[in-house]
Amino acid sequence: MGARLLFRAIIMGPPGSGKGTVSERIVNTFGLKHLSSGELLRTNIKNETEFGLLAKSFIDEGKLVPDDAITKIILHELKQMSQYSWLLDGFPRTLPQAEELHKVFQPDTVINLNVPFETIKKRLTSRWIHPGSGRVYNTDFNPPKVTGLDDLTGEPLIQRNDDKPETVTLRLRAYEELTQPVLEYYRNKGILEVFSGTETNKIWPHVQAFLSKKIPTIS
Ligand SMILES: Nc1nc2c(ncn2[C@@H]2O[C@H](COP(=O)(O)OP(=O)(O)O)[C@@H](O)[C@H]2O)c(=O)[nH]1
Ligand SMILES: Nc1ncnc2c1ncn2[C@@H]1O[C@H](COP(=O)(O)OP(=O)(O)O)[C@@H](O)[C@H]1O
Repeated sequence: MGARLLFRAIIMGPPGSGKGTVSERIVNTFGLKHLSSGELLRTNIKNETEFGLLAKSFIDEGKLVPDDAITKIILHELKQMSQYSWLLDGFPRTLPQAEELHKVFQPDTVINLNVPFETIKKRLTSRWIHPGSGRVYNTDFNPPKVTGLDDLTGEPLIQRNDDKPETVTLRLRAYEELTQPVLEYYRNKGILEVFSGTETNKIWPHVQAFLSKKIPTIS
C-alpha cells in the first residue's frame, strides 16, 4: 500500500450560489469529508453554545461573524480532520481568514461558483431547511416529497431567518466587499477555478470533470 494522498478543496460563491448543493454531490461522488461553516454555526445556535449566541446576532443581521471567533472554531475542526481529504464550504470569507487558514493548511484547489445575484435572490426566498440535519430544499428546484416536511424524518421544514429579502441584500453586499478579495488572493496563488452559470445541474458536470482529473487516486 502506498502513502495515502490527501486532497484539500475549498468551495466558494455568493450566498445561495449552490455551495451546499454542489458540496453534497462532491462528497457523495469523491468521498471527501465536508465542513460547512454555516452548518457549524447553525448547530451552535441550535445548541445555544456561547459561540452560537455570539454568532446569531451577526447572522440575523446579514453580517459576517467576527474573524477571530469563526477562524478559531474552523481551525479546531480541521485539525480533527487532518488525516482526511476534505472540502471546506463557507470558509474563508475574508482575507484575514484566508491568511490564517494558509498558515495551517494550503488548499489544493478553490472552486468558485459564479452565479449572478438576480438568480440568487429568487432562490434564497424559496429555500427551506430541516433544522435537525441541515438538509436543504427549494420549492422550485428540489421540493420535499410532502410540502413543508423533511423527506427522511417527516419533521417540519423552516425558512432561515437570514433568507429574508432585506437580509439577503446585506449578505450579498458583505460578499462583494469582504469575500471577493479572497477570490483574488487564491487567483494570485494560481489555484482558483471558476464555474459560471445559473443552474446547478449545468455547473455540476464541469465541477465533476475537473475534480476527477484533480483528485489523486489512493494507491
Ligand atoms: N432554482 C434553483 N434552485 C437551486 C439551484 N441550485 C440550488 N438551488 C437551491 O437554491 C438554494 C441555495 O442553494 P444552497 O446549495 O443552499 O447554496 P449555498 O447558500 O451557496 O450553500 C437552495 O434552496 C437550493 O436547493 C438551481 O440550479 N436552481
Ligand atoms: N467564514 C465565515 N465568516 C464569517 N461569517 C460566516 C462564515 N461562514 C458563515 N458565516 C455566517 O453564517 C451565515 C450563513 O452562512 P452559510 O450557511 O454559508 O450561508 P450562505 O452560503 O447561504 O451565505 C453567513 O451569512 C454569515 O453570517
